This record gives sequence, C-alpha cells and structure tokens, in this order.
Amino acid sequence: MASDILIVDDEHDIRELVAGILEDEGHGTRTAGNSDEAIAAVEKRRPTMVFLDIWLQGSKLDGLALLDVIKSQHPDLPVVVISGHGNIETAVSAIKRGAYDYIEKPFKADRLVLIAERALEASKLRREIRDLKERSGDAGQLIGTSTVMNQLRSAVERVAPTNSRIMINGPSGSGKELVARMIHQLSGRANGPFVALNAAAITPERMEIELFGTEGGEGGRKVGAFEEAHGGTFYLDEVADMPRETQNKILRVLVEQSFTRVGGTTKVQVDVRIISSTARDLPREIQDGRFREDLFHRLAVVPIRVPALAERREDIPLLISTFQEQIARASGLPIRRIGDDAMAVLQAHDWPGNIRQLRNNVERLMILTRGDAEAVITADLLPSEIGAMLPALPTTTGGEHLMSLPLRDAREIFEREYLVAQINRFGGNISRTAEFVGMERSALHRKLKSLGVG
Ligand SMILES: Nc1ncnc2c1ncn2[C@@H]1O[C@H](COP(=O)(O)OP(=O)(O)OP(=O)(O)O)[C@@H](O)[C@H]1O
Repeated sequence: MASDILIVDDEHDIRELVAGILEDEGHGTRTAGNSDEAIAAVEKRRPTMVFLDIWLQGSKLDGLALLDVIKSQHPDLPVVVISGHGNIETAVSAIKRGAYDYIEKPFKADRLVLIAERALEASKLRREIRDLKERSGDAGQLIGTSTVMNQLRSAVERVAPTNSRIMINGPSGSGKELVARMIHQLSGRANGPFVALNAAAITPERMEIELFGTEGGEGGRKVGAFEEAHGGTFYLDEVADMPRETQNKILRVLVEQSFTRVGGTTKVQVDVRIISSTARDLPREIQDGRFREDLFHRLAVVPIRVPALAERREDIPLLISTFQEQIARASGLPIRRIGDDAMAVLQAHDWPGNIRQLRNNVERLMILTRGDAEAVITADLLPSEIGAMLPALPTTTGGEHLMSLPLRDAREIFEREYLVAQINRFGGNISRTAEFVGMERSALHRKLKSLGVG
C-alpha cells in the first residue's frame, strides 16, 4: 500500500469515520486514541502522514504537545491537525509549530481526502528534491579539511552576509557554483531565488534575451535572469565569455540598477546580488582588450579564489568517501573499499577536471564493480588516463602499483623490467645492452645477478 496514514483522535467514531473515508480512496490507515498509543504507533513504523486531533481528551499529552514530539522525531512527516469549530487560533499555532495544514470539524469527506492527498504530494516532492540535490552533488557542503579549504570556508562565511558583489576565480569543476550557492544560502537573501546563467553556454545572439528577457515580439514575453533573480542572487558563470556588447549592457544595469527588456521600453527595477565567476585570468583578458576593466571592478568587489583539486590532494580520501556515500544513497550501488595502491594513484593524479572529474570517476568505479560483492578498488581498475602521467609498471608486480611502494622496492622493480626489456631488445647480447644502457659489462652482470635476472 502506498500510504500509511495514522489517525489520532480521542473519539472512536471520528477515528473510524476518517479511516473509512481514506480507505475508500485506497489509503492504508492506522488509528490511535491517545498520545501514548500515537507515539507507540509512530515508533513501530514511521507513517506517511498523520491526522491529529488537537483536543485529545484523557490523554497524557494534548494535540499540540504531541505534535512537538512527532516533529522533533520526524521533521519531514506531514501532520494535519483536526480542530474543533471555532478553534482556529489553536490550529494556526499548530501550523506555526510545523503542522502541514488543519481541517475544521465538521468536515466534508471531499475536503479530508483533498487535504490528505495534498499533504502526501508535498511530502513526496520534498523528498524528491532532496534526492535530486544529492544526486546532482549539490548537498550544499564544501567538503575538505585542508588549510586551503578551511580558508575558503571562512572567506565564504565572512562575505556571505555583506551583500557585496563577488567574483569567484578557479578552474573548471573546482566548485565555483557550489561556493556561490553557499554564499546565497548564508546570506539575508537565502529565501529569495538563486538564478544561475552560464555565459559560455549561450550564443551571443541569445545572451541579452536570457539576461533581460523580452517584451512582446513574436516570442511573446519572457522573463530574463535578472528579473527572475529579484530579491535573490544572480550567479553569472564564465563572465569572460560574454560578448563586449553584453558587457556594456551589464555595466549599465549595475550603474543604473535597472534595465529594459529586449524590444521593450519599460524600466525594470531589480534588487539583485551578483556573484560572477571565471576560470580565466581576467587581468589578462583585460590587458588583451577582451574584458572591460570598469566592469571587472564593479563585479569583483570581493574576489574569492577556489583552489584546484591538485592544491589540496589531502582532501581526496574524504571527498571519495563522501561521494561514495552520496552515490550509494541515490543509486543503491554498494560502497567499496579503495585499495592503498588505487588511493596512491588517485591522490597523485593532477585532476584537470577537478572535483567534477573525481566524482565522475568514483561513480564509474562503483558501477564497474557493481556485480562483485567482495570487490576492492585496485589501481588496475582505474581508467588509463588517471595513472598515465605516473610511472607505472606492469603486471609482473602482482597487480601492485608502483605508486604504493617505497622507492627502494619501486626502483628494483623498475630496474629489473627495464633491463630485461633491453636485453630482449638486443637479442640477449649483454655487451650491446651494456653499451646502450651506459654500464660496464661486468657491472651489468653484477646488477642482473642482484636482481635475480638470468
Ligand atoms: N568542496 C566540495 N565538496 C563537495 N563537493 C564539491 C566541492 N566542490 C565541488 N563539488 C562538487 O563538484 C561538482 C562541480 O562543482 P561546480 O559545478 O560548483 O564547479 P564549477 O567550478 O562551478 O565548474 P564550472 O567551472 O565547470 O562551472 C559539483 O557536483 C559540486 O557539488
């Protein structure tokens, strides 16, 4: 059964009536006649929603106190309060304490069903949004305990409440948008919208429509990003990719605090905080005449730099385990242990695609090992480009990666592989091999002996 609705009322007839109406609509129901029974029922299994009588007579807790208990244990569980006629004030105070809605006695069956369905729908949507956020990696947390990460976090906390314009600089996939979202969330505008626009993904012709919207014309009316972000934050990604003409127009908006829609004459006043970002070297773009210096100064009131992943390799194990947990929750894939050799390679890699690339690789590895219950992620499971820039040695090492060995052992493996390959190349001729590798013949013999070759 899809829903499991708990009905709490001291009157037996009301309990049965409500349960009957809901069951006729295909819902599952349970009932409780007092606060103890209700708490026990919730404990036994979390219901999908609760109808709660506000005047619970002969019960240890009244309806409001019981609501507090339920909400403290299950903040997301929708509770609809049943209030007696003329008891609206209590019902309103229940809503302030977290109830989803109230229904007044006497009620019609239709209304009861409608409220139940709305509450269930709202709770389902809330759950879906949470899942989506997790899946998109937008758990809203900057993960990492490295010094650069701690500095970034404290910069975010410092600038968030100030309302100043911020320019975020950092390589692709390093977390610029996440930083912008955190600033928004920690600001006084948190309840307003966060609107993101990627200047690199929009053609110059579309740019102004996307930014300012249109008025009339054949496409009809369209609200632009600036207008949509009113009362909130506007995140302009890859500002350096904006055509000069658009740069001029944005500058004008910043100076005049208003704009006109494309094809229109109305002055639109907006209250928007702008956070912009770029992966490019903006001073350089300015020097080369591609970016307006005055616009730069207006946008970059506070500069924030997001470090590349290669600058904080010590965060990689924590990032990997957090991503594994997020992916496991969203997709049901099992969490894997990462072998020492694989971790050594993952930490040594340069990650040009930064956190996004790391996360994609974690997901790929979890999918790859999905069928095997005991699987451990070892270096040989990593895609070749991840280890490509590192000295790697083949299969003879029993699957161990060179990066997981101390220098002495790694050197020995390398020397052996290298010399065997050279000797083979010279058809077993030691003199020619010695000449090529730059050793005395006798020294080469000693070396081969110590390595156990030949
Ligand atoms: N410190 C972090 N902790 C956890 N997840 C992070 C962190 N930084 C980035 N991410 C995740 O990495 C992914 C890429 O981040 P984001 O989109 O913010 O990067 P970006 O710098 O804006 O990229 P681009 O320049 O390509 O727009 C997102 O899924 C984001 O949630």
